[in-house]
Amino acid sequence: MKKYSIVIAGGGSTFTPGVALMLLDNKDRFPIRQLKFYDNDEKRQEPIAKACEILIKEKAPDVAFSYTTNPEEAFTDIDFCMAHIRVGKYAMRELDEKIPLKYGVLGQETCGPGGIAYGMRSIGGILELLDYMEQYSPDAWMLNYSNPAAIVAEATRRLRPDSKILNICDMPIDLEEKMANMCGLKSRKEMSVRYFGLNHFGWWSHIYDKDGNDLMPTIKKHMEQHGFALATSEFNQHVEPSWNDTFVKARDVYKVDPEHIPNSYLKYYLFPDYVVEHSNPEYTRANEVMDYREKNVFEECHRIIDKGTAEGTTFEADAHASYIVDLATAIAENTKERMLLIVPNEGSIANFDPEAMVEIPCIVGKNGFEKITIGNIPRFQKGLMEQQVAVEKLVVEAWIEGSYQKLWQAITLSKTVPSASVAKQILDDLIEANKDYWPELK
Ligand SMILES: NC(=O)c1ccc[n+]([C@@H]2O[C@H](COP(=O)([O-])OP(=O)(O)OC[C@H]3O[C@@H](n4cnc5c(N)ncnc54)[C@H](O)[C@@H]3O)[C@@H](O)[C@H]2O)c1
Ligand SMILES: O=P(O)(O)OC[C@H]1O[C@H](O[C@H]2[C@H](O)[C@@H](O)[C@@H](O)O[C@@H]2CO)[C@H](O)[C@@H](O)[C@@H]1O
Ligand SMILES: [Mn+2]
Repeated sequence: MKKYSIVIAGGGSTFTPGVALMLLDNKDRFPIRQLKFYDNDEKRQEPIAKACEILIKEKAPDVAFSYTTNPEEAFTDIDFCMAHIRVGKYAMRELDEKIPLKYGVLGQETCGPGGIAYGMRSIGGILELLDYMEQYSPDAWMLNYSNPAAIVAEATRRLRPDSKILNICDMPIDLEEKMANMCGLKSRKEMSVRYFGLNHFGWWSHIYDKDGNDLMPTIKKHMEQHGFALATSEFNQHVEPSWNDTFVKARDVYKVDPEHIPNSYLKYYLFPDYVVEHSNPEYTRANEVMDYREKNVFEECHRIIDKGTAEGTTFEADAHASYIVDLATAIAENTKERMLLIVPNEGSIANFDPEAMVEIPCIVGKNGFEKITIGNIPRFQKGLMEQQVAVEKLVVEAWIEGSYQKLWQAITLSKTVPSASVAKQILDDLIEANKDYWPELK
């Protein structure tokens, strides 16, 4: 079996130890010879890298490990780039969330004006990674998790149409684990699903077990009573209050269309007033992440570094990581696994824009993906998706053209924003906050 060389871009990410662990735990199905971390912030990456160096030496001394901020070193001799960068880091996420809230509009990492602002920062960062990969390892694949995945995917479709990038999301994975649990199954891998939508904006239409039995009635009963709450995922990561609220609120989201199971992110589009009422403009999810996940990850890194051993580490391979390893294995070993990817529609959803980037099941193998045909989607979903895909396309056009007008239109069109005047106030604040990251808008 061939052994692979991988670079994790965004080495300083809070998710890096989980991905590294998952790679080590799965060496039998996805053999690795080399693992590198790359980040453009040396100080941020160093503790994560030093702790992982110790962990890798103990768990897999045969894997060559290194970390760098030099793109040539990072991207030379690699088969895969696993990308999870956050351009602007949590400091900018906090502003993405807090600026809209000043104007009574929800503040969220990937939805509404916050997601648009983040998209305007991410596009350049991802294109830069793709260009490094193309220059130093042109045959490599990029598995991209960096958000907002919908906008990043549209930008790469427009600007790097021939690049070997697969854009993916793990929210459906976590929710499928919960649905498997509702049905008394051990894992989502015992289910076969049909799903359609945009990233963070989709629905399950059919869910079967391995024998083709319909699981939707059981899942619907649970959703009607509890949403995604009271169903556990093997990956019990979401312990903070805001995630619990999202899983409970899915009950109301489900009731808007009881024929389908909604992605939990639809809460932000269908109940934005509720979200604003339940937000604290002084303490948003970014603060929660800094106080919990970021603090815990870096404390654990320093503990490992100080002790010189990773024995008894609290780091664990998580859902986020499992999907990325599944995807890499599908490409490396041509497994033809069925997975949800964010891909050009091109007729898969028959009554939807062929040039939209949609999230649908695909068969993944050595030569990339083949899409599963969805057919026609219902009017409710189609209407919502047309509005949202127009927002995403306007953001990318605004970035390409440096157009203030188009970005104003994008924010105005978002279902989370009440009027063009509110959109303009938010935009003007976001421009000021993002002056080090966005192209100049005219
Ligand atoms: N697609 C999904 O379902 C999914 C799930 C979880 C997280 N994510 C995404 O993963 C990313 C990381 O999340 P996090 O909370 O760990 O963030 P984080 O801030 O802890 O880590 C991001 C890292 O990216 C680095 N970085 C920023 N710009 C860079 C650039 N241009 N080149 C190289 N490195 C750069 C930062 O220095 C930082 O170390 C985010 O984009 C997040 O939205 C996606
Ligand atoms: O607010 P955050 O930073 O905790 O999470 C935002 C991300 O949420 C989703 O990813 C989850 C994933 O669903 C779960 O299984 C586990 O791996 O944690 C992830 C992060 O909490 C979403 O899909 C991402 O796009 C968001 O960035
Ligand atoms: Mn996601």
